[in-house]
Formats: sequence, structure tokens, C-alpha cells
Amino acid sequence: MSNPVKVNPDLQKEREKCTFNVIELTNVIDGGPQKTEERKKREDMVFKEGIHIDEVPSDYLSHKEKYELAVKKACLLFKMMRRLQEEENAGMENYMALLGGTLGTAILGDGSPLTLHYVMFIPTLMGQGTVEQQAYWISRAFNLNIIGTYAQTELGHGTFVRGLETTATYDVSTKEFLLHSPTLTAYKWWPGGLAHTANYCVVMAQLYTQGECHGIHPFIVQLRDEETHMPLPGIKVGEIGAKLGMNGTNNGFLGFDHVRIPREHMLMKNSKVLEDGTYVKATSSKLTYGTMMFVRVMLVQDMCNYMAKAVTIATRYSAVRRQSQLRPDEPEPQILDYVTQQHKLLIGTASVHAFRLCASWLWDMYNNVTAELETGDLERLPELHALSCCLKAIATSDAAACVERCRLACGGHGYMLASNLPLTYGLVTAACTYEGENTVMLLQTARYLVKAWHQSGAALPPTVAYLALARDTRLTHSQPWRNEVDAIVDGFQRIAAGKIALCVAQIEKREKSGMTYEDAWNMTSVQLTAASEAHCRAFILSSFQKETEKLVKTVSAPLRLVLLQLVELYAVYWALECVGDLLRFSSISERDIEGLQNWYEDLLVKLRPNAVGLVDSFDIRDEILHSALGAYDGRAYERLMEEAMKSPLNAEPVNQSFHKYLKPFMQGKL
Ligand SMILES: CCCCCCCCCCCCCCCCCCCCCC(=O)SCCNC(=O)CCNC(=O)[C@H](O)C(C)(C)COP(=O)(O)OP(=O)(O)OC[C@H]1O[C@@H](n2cnc3c(N)ncnc32)[C@H](O)[C@@H]1OP(=O)(O)O
Ligand SMILES: Cc1cc2nc3c(=O)[nH]c(=O)nc-3n(C[C@H](O)[C@H](O)[C@H](O)COP(=O)(O)OP(=O)(O)OC[C@H]3O[C@@H](n4cnc5c(N)ncnc54)[C@H](O)[C@@H]3O)c2cc1C
Repeated sequence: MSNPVKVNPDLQKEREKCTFNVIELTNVIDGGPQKTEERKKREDMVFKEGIHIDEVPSDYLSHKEKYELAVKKACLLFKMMRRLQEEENAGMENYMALLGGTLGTAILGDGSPLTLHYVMFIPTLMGQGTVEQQAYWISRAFNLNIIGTYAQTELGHGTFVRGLETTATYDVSTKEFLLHSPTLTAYKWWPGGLAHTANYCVVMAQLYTQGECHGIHPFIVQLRDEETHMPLPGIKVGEIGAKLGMNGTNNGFLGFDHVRIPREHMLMKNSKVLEDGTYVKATSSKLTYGTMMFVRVMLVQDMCNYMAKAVTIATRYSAVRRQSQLRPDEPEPQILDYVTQQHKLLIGTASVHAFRLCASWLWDMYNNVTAELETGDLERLPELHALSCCLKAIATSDAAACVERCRLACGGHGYMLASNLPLTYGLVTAACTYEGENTVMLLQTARYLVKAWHQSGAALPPTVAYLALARDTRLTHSQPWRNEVDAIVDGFQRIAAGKIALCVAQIEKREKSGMTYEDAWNMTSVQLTAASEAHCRAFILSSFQKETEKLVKTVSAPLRLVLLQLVELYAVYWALECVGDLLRFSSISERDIEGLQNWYEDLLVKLRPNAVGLVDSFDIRDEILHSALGAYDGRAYERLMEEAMKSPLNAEPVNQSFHKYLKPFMQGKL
């Protein structure tokens, strides 16, 4: 971390009072000193290229210019990556390392038109293509000889994948599929990079062969001529328009008018259509949903990157900003001294650690289950699906709440685009919808939980094993409450189990009163999402605690203390947020709640001196933070003024609209 000459003195003092070694924590976060060094080298290399430098801040560009800049940056970045690949023979892992961390969030800016190529097109080729198909397509895609995207969502359907309308009908006479959009609502709508960037794409379409529909399957379709980039005959493609955020991603629409593709362009690792039109079924129809699961798993880590950025910006700014009066006759305090401010920010820091550990746990599970799937073992797929759905939902919604809280914590200056908090919010809130809308994701997990509830105890998979214990109602309120992290984890498991039990009972009651199962489910769905959230919170809390306990065995005593305080803070924060549920489902009392509140306030006091050290340890460079408020040197006011001077309106003292409109209007001549 470079230490510029002039650092704001308040920020400097914060750093001096930090009780642990910031670099030690950075190493822990990166996975070891070696990894920190590698990351820093990658960052140096990228920033030396100057790809991140904008002549004019992109906020002042038009929609079209923003797209053109995003394409330019993506090309420069990949030129560099190609060079790297040649020099160091680096593979996909290197791409992930480069773009998967906070560095990725800086280079991609307000989204990139090539993200979908890497995040979904290539993974779909890898996960859904046969060995021959992979050999043919992956190297072309990896070298960017072709650019692809993932076209699933349609104007009429996003969530309900089974309801997609695009058809792929096999014509045995020519051994081709006919891609067609029978209605306006069948138009593909949303895919990133689809509008003007991709020349190929994976299309999810209803497969028809021998007169029968077999559900949705993936097909590779060429969209544009490889030389002229003109859309091919029968392809209607364009951009869907300006959005709340992600305006660099070039989201598009796509319609087909009887477009023919060779039979070999159906990705056939799982299901197949033979030359004579015979359909061969996959071991599970849900394997087609594999890419979505991959991205959901990746998103949990991605959300940590955004939360870490937001909380770094808001915490440093809170150390620099002085406002109001805390004690009479004393100077205005740093806003970080207000306990309400600590309450807003420290939970953000703790959340980064909690989700980081869960993301890593989930990534390992994903890799293990994927390896099992390769051998035909599908046993753990439902558990992984249930966990990735609820973690995707809670990570994205917590991240959106965290970024918004950080923005509000910066007062008016947080509202400035120069703070980088609004753009970050735009990126994060999009993730609440894409890759499975959050309510829908929670209901998928609830479906699994209800099933698990009906299973016998011995057969329960590890992440729901606690249900067996909690199902024994005699235990529910028998144990006295203790104000300890263990008790809070146990309390959350009881909340989850209690809510699932109530949902199951409600559904049964409603069915007995004559409702169909589906209607009873729908009537109970508000409670089902709450049960699912509680299950997820129990999982996050228990993983955060267990993984941190393992981790602290290898760190110095001062750092151990701080990391354990973060676990406590996270646990007590959520216990207080869910105090009604704890009263309902655990043995907690009013007195215990007072104790919890005191414990929480004590933790804020203990963590306050380390607030800046903790965000410094995320080691996010200024180029990545891209914020006038959050830079390492704390020169927030100077930077705000410098950014204001970049406004095109400040290029001239009088704007032409004065002479054209204001003056005539003021003089009654307009
Ligand atoms: C220069 C740059 C370079 C960059 C390089 C960067 C490199 C690295 C940097 C990267 C950082 C990251 C950045 C990210 C950026 C992202 C960008 C944006 C991406 C956004 C993409 C999208 O937005 S893309 C569309 C996603 N669109 C959905 O997400 C639809 C949701 N909708 C469903 O997903 C289904 O529709 C839904 C509801 C399950 C029902 O499906 P359904 O109706 O068929 O199923 P049912 O409900 O009937 O369930 C029937 C049984 O299937 C089971 N099951 C269901 N799904 C299953 C599954 N997946 N696996 C196993 N089992 C599954 C279920 O558990 C039941 O099991 P059981 O019967 O045993 O109970
Ligand atoms: C920025 C962005 C990028 C995207 N990129 C891509 C891409 O690259 N490729 C791609 O294919 N798609 C992409 N999408 C589309 C995205 O995957 C869908 O928007 C998402 O899956 C939600 O579907 P929907 O828009 O149809 O919402 P809807 O399903 O219409 O949701 C609307 C409301 O209905 C509720 N609802 C729907 N079904 C249920 C249910 N069963 N039970 C209870 N409530 C329900 C939802 O909770 C929500 O409140 C992108 C979307 C965004 C915003």
C-alpha cells in the first residue's frame, strides 16, 4: 500500500491507534503473503497500462459514448490478457484472478459488454458441450475470435424458465434446427453484450423433435457476420435501452425468423438429439441450469468486493468528516465517533468477512459437487442448489442494503457520483434481480427445506442437519439462553426450524380445508421466504463462526482478538435485528435482550479504534475505489472540488442557455 506524502491528520491518527497489523490481515484475506504479492503485481500491471484512466469522466458521456468506451476498455484489457497468456501461459484461473476480485470491479466500471462472454458463454460451453464441441468452440471463444453471450430471458419470461417461448425444431431432412420466435414476448431480452457486441450466443430454447417438446435446451447460434458484424438473415437484434445502472453492459434483444443451425450446434453433453431425430434424455433435466448455478456461486464473492469498496469509502470519509457537537465546548467530532455511525459501518466490515468465508465454502462445495456430477452422482445437487439460491439472495440483498447505508452515512457527498457509491449501488441492486430474482430464489430454498423437514433425521444432508435436532419440540425452549455466539447460532437454527415447522403445518391445514397444494403454498409463501432467510442467516452465522475459529489458530494474538470481535458483532447485530423471532422461537428473555444490546454497544466501543485499520486491510487501491471520499490520503474536500471542476459546465463561465433562454425569459422577451 503506497502511503502518499500528505495524509489527512485525522486519518493518520486512526492508523496510528490500530491495534493489529493491517498487512497481516490483508494476507489472511488474500490467502497468504504470496497471494497478496501476486495480487499487487497484477494490479500494478493493469494500472500501468492506464486502461482505467478516462479523459472525460464517463458520467458526462452520452449513452452511445459510454458503450464505445466500454468496448475500447474491454479490448485493451483483453489485449493485455492475451499477452499475459502468451508470456506466462496463464489459463482461465488467471482471468478469474484478474477480474474476479475488487480489481475486476474497477476495470469493468459500469459493467462491460464482454462480461457475459466470460461469465456465462464460456462456462456454458464448458458445462454443456460434449468433448468435441468444447474442442471446437472453447479455444475460439477463449481467444476472443468469437464473442458470445447467454440468451435465456425473454420479454415475456425471466423467472419461469420452463415458460420460454423460443423454439428450436429439428428438421430431420436437413439435419438442422430451426430457431424461431413465435411471438413478441418470445424475443430474448436482457442478455449482456447481445445488442452490438456478441456475434454468437447460447440460446435457451424449447426443443421440438419428432413432433414432441422436450423442454429448454442450449443451442449455439451465430448472430452476426464475422467480418462485417452485420446481423445475419432472420436475426433481429438491438439494444434494450438505458437502465438504472450497468449501462456499459450492452444488454440486448433478439428475435429469430426461422433461422437454421446445424444439429451439432445443440450443446449435447447432457441431452442429445440423434441424426434421425431421436431424443436422448439427460440424467437430470436440471443439468441444463448449471451455468445459472455457477454464476450464483460466483456472485456471493462478487458482492463481498462491492461491500468492501463501499465500507472502505464510507469509513475513511467518516474519519475525515467532522460535524455537529458531541460534548459542549469541544471541537466538532469526527462523525465516526457517533455510535450510530459505527452501527452503520462496522456491520458492513463484519459482513465482508462473513460473506467472504461463506463464498469460499460455497465455491469448494460447488467444485466438489460438480466433480461428483461428472461421475453421474447427483446426490448433493439439491443441497447445493438450495444453498446457492438462498446465499445468492441474501448476499445480494445485504450488499445492496450495505452500499445504500454507506451512501447515506456519507450525507450529501455520498449522493455525488464522484463518491462512487451511486454507481456501486446500481451494480449491486441489479444482482438482486438477475441470475434468479431474490424472492424466487428464497422460495426455491424453501421448497428444499420443506422436503427436508419431512425426511427422517438420519438422512438429512449437513447444511440442514440441525432440523433434526430442532424438530424435537421438547428441546425448543428447554435450554436457558446464554449471551454467547454459540447460543445465537443455535437461536437462528431454532428460528429457521420453527418457521419451517409452521409453514409445513400451515400448508397441511390449508390443504385439509380444501386448498390445492399449490394454492396452500402460495398462501404460505410470505412465511416460506422468511423461513428460507432464517435458514440462510443460520448458515452464514455458523459458517462465519466455525471458519473464523479455524482461521484464528494461525494468526497473531491482536488480530485474533479483532477477528473474534467481528464474529461477535455480526452475530449480535443479527440477533438484535431478529429479536422478535428469537423471543418467539428460543428461550431468550427481556433481560437477555438488554444484555445483548449492551454487548453490542461494548463491541462498537472495542472495534471503533480499528475501524480504519479494518478497511485498510481490504487493501483496495485508490484506482479501484474510484472515489473522491474514500481515497487512502483522506483528501476528500480537495478531491470533491477537483471532480467538480471536471464538470463540462465549468469549462465556461457563462453557458449559452443564458443568452438563448434565461436572459430573454427574465426580460419578458421569451
Ligand atoms: C471485460 C469483462 C470480462 C469479464 C470477466 C469476468 C470474470 C470473473 C468475474 C465474475 C464476477 C461475477 C460477476 C457476475 C456478473 C453477472 C452479470 C449478469 C448476469 C446475469 C445473467 C442472467 O440473469 S441469466 C438468466 C438467469 N435466469 C434465472 O436465473 C432464472 C431463474 N429461474 C430458474 O432458475 C428456474 O426457473 C427456477 C425458478 C429454479 C424454477 O425452475 P423449474 O420450474 O424448472 O423448477 P421447479 O421449481 O419446478 O423445481 C423442479 C426441481 O428442480 C430443482 N431445481 C431447480 N433449479 C435447479 C438447479 N439450478 N439445479 C438443481 N436443481 C434445480 C428444484 O429444486 C426442484 O427439485 P425437486 O423437484 O426435487 O423439489
Ligand atoms: C442487469 C440485468 C442483466 C441481465 N442479464 C441477463 C443475461 O445476460 N441473460 C439473460 O438471459 N437474462 C438476463 N437478465 C434477466 C434476469 O435474469 C431476469 O430479469 C430475472 O431472472 C428475473 O426475471 P423477470 O425479469 O422475468 O422477473 P419476474 O419473474 O417477472 O419478476 C417480477 C416479480 O414477480 C415475482 N415472481 C415471479 N415469479 C414468482 C414466483 N414463482 N413466486 C413468487 N413471486 C414470483 C418476483 O418475485 C418479482 O417480484 C438480466 C437482468 C438484469 C436486471
